[in-house]
Amino acid sequence: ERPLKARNPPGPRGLPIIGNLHQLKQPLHEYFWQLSKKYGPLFYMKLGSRPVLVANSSRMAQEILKTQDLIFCSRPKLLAFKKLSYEFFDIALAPYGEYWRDMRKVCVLHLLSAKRVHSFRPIREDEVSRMIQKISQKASSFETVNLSEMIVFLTSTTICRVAFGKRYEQGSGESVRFNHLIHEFQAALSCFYWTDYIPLIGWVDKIMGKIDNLDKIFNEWDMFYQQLIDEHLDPNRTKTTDDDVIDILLQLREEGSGSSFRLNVNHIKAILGNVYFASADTISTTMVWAMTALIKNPKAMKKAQEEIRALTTLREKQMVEEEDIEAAGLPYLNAVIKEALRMYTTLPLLLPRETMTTCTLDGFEIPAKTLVYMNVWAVGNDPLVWENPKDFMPERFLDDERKLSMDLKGHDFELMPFGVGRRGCPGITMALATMQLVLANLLYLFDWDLPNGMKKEDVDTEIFPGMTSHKKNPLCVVARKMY
Ligand code: HEM
Repeated sequence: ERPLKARNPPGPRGLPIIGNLHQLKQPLHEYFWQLSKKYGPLFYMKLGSRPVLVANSSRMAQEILKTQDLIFCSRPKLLAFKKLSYEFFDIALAPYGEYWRDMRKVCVLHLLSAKRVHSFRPIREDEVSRMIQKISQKASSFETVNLSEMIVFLTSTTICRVAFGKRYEQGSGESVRFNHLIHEFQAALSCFYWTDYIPLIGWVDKIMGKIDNLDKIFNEWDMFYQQLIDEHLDPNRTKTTDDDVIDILLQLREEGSGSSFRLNVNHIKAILGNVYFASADTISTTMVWAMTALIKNPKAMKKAQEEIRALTTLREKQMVEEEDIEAAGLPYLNAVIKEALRMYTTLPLLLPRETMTTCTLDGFEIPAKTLVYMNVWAVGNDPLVWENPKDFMPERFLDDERKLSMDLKGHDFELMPFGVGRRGCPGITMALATMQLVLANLLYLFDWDLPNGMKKEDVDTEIFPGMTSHKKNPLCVVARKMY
């Protein structure tokens, strides 16, 4: 028997065949938030023939990510996702099932554990120290620093060393090739494919050359990964650091890890893709937003700097090390990171989810295989949840008893930048270790000014459209060295 309200949730009226496709506006999370003011926290639309549910409130987040997590824990099988993940051999894009469960367990245990993250500490510190040198040089000649570029380079290089055991020198042939590959991968992932929404006219993708392009990018990446794996298998290879991710995965392949599958080269390649793409982009984007917010809010900048500069362990040191951060805790810096993630939310709609079966949510019937966007940005900016949500106030996490205990794992369903539940981000430890170290050093060693009489109000917060909320224009600042 159907429950009383068992029907689709409300939503904007669409057209035959294309549904609401023509109405979408970027940035998507802001557009969805506007729609939710008209249709309520849960609304429904059709993108072509694909049913789509958008949730915009803390209460709906709790239902989707906790109470009914087992129903909302799959991922849509989108064309580019499938191709670039080696037909879902990865973790992030694989549909829910035994393979995903086992693979996630293996990676959490062997690649992303606190112990493993700690083992990569020398790489992080070395890269930060190189970045400090570059900024210091610019500071001594009063040159403007493109901080976005610095941060993106540092993050990418750190992850390459952790994952592939490789350091691509800036401007080298290898680095140019690698950046080109990344750019192509990201463009292919965010490209629109008719196959995903109106399968009947999927042939248009073929005619437009999109399928060939996807194949080309896949093959280039496959060759890139294969070359790295071959290098790691070479018995004459001289190892300079601890095991990198490829070493660890090759060892697991030898040992025959995983209960529902035997790790092979394609699994390894799919996981490498996840490690790079799930981390480099998200970590750098979050740090750029945190620095942007601090530069626009000098009082918060001053407080964050004072907290770090008061550390007695730093006397005689050239830079902040991870042990200093561990010892001090740095509550204000952590509040800055939380506040940046609340306001700018790197993945505002998480990664798309898909329902496993038909279910009832808030009295509405939701069909199986509905694509679900959980708008965590909307929750983080909801005036019913957060006082003055448009103000950057790290203090909100320190003054309020309840918010003080709020971590980034989303237990309260008010701050969920890493998602929650089964599909929640398994890389939080790695992300926080990197962000704390980099930001602590930028704040400890330098004061930051705006170039050419620019005012703090002139620093824009425009977003570049895509799954990740990148800052559209680079953050350009002038550094003054303090020590
Ligand atoms: C600031 C940095 C990061 C942010 C904001 C972030 C955020 C997220 C979010 C929102 C999701 C989707 C969660 C969901 O659907 O509920 C996710 C998934 C994931 N993240 Fe992260 N992440 C970050 C860094 C990392 C790092 C460093 C790694 C390490 C490799 C990582 C690996 C993954 C993986 C593998 C998934 C897929 C999980 C699954 O589908 O089971 N992330 N992340």
